[in-house]
Amino acid sequence: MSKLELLPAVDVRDGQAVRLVHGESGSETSYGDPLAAARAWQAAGAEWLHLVDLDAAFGTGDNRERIAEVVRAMDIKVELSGGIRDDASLAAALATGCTRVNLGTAALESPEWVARVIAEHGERIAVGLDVRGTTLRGRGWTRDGGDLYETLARLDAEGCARYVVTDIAKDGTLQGPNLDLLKNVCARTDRPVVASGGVSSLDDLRAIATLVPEGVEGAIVGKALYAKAFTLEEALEAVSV
Ligand SMILES: O=C(O)c1ccccc1NCC(=O)[C@H](O)[C@H](O)COP(=O)(O)O
Repeated sequence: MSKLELLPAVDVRDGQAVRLVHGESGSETSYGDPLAAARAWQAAGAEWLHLVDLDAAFGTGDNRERIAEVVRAMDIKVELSGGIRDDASLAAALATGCTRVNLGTAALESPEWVARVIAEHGERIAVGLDVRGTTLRGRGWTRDGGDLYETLARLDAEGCARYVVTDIAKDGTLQGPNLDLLKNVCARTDRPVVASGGVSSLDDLRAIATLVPEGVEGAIVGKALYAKAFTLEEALEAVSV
């Protein structure tokens, strides 16, 4: 059985590393320089970084230069998310040298474009399935975007390589992950799933790790690390079996 991958998160708003609650604009707590945060996770042993341009996701500008600087400084794999919705933003994201990008809104609003870029870029494209209940949310999680399972079936048929699944009700709340949601998604697809939102403890990570045989490949951890609920070293140790 392979081990659960951990992806510490660096979400960037107005040039700063921040955490949001439920992904809501205006709920930011600032944690300073994103490059310093990314370097700290890399030094602690991370093999992946989950890097989000929140301004691009919300349509309030972008942090492209800052994001590219962070990716350049990393020796580890980077998953890049936020506002990647057309050829220009996709080209800019891929040109940073990130390992893969995570598409959200585009998968809901531009299905033909997404099918094309999945065919062109394969493993470098993941799709973020950000849900409230089983309703997908786009545009920085502010607008409804259709049914989770219908969209999953469509993306599977188009050859999507993996999904990043977020329960928005849990995100940034330290209330624990939505394990039922993860199990239900894994039951409907044979593609790997990255769990996101709500991790609060090492036990949460161990619980997600029990779903590796069902198809959960990784877990994104944000708030818990910034709130010092545990260290990244402890988290990596907890899922190392
Ligand atoms: O990823 C996005 O595109 C995004 C858009 C709008 C709001 C939030 C967004 N991402 C947030 C994250 O990916 C979090 O870093 C991640 O879910 C970690 O959550 P938590 O461990 O609960 O802090």
